[in-house]
Amino acid sequence: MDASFAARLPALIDRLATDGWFVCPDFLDATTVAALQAEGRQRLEAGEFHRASVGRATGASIRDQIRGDSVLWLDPAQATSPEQVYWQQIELLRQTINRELYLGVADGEYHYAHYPVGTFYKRHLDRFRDDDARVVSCVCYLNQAWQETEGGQLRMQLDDGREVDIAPQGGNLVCFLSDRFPHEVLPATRERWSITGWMRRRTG
Ligand SMILES: O=C(O)CCC(=O)C(=O)O
Ligand SMILES: [Fe+2]
Repeated sequence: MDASFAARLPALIDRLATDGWFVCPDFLDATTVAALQAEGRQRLEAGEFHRASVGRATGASIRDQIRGDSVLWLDPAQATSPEQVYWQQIELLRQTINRELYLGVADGEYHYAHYPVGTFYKRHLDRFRDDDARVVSCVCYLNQAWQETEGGQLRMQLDDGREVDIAPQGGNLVCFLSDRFPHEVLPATRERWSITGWMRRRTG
């Protein structure tokens, strides 16, 4: 376990309880970030990713106008060593959220996401109309030395209508309540990597 992350947990939990979202710098160390991006790239090149979908009856051209990323779900049973670091950190966070905020987040599902240059994800909410299991959205970026001018921000709309732009800086984690904040991914001049996922409650 990363002791410095454990020490920062209470403040992050406070932010989530008060504001409904937080940004955690250095959720992953630079070595793990580089290893995870390399892992993602290798598996993208091996054809293991698939284009992310946007709904059941939607065709490919409509999908492209909504989102341009490709994804690959993480399998905890097959985790490589950098993936194990990610799982340890995100599980510690999930268990702490569960214990402190009683959100009932019983498990989590996470995928690599790759946005080619120029692609985006239009404004949306992460909770599906027909599936309310997603409680906390978690996005961890895998891009070294991201520059402001490269675009690719996560733009979140807050409760008061204000917008915040968050750069997809390697190692940083953004968490927010899935049903509360409309958000979008702006196009970038550079490919954009992340591990994105959801802490979920049991349903049905
Ligand atoms: O990559 C991001 O910053 C956000 C991704 C997102 O909104 C999603 O996958 O639902
Ligand atoms: Fe989203």
